[in-house]
Amino acid sequence: MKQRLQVAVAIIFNAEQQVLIARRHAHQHQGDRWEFPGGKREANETRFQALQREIEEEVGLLVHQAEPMMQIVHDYAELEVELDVWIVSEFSGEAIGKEGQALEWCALADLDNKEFPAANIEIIERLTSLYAI
Ligand SMILES: Nc1nc2c([nH]c(=O)n2[C@H]2C[C@H](O)[C@@H](COP(=O)(O)OP(=O)(O)OP(=O)(O)O)O2)c(=O)[nH]1
Ligand SMILES: [Mg+2]
Repeated sequence: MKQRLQVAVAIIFNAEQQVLIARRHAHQHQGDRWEFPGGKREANETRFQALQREIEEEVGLLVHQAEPMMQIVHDYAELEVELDVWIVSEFSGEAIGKEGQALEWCALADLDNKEFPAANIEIIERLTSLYAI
């Protein structure tokens, strides 16, 4: 049976209403595409703990508070993902690409010009309608 990965995904805004995106490494699944930072939940973690750990590991930010935004199940050819998307409302630190990945703070209106995995289309649509750009 196809694997289903549970993935915590963070939507993090800065004071200029830009959202944090990261470039996936070429060798990863969905390589070279942009993503919202996050990663796979481990068996012993709650969804929120997974979010906090992944964001600290990948971009060095401490997530203090976040609200669930949406869940998306997407069937890629090689695996299935369940994206557990959170809006981060309180965090501290300065974002850096701790895994050597490029990071960018991107205005919502510019997200359409970036190549994201197919599962992200719904997230971007929801963000642009929530924040009415
Ligand atoms: N983080 C993240 N993953 C996404 C997004 N959209 C999307 O389809 N995915 C997929 C790609 C991957 O198959 C999966 C996330 O896995 P990952 O590679 O980030 O997992 P991880 O951080 O735990 O990485 P690793 O330790 O296995 O290298 O979800 C997104 O916006 N953010
Ligand atoms: Mg990841």
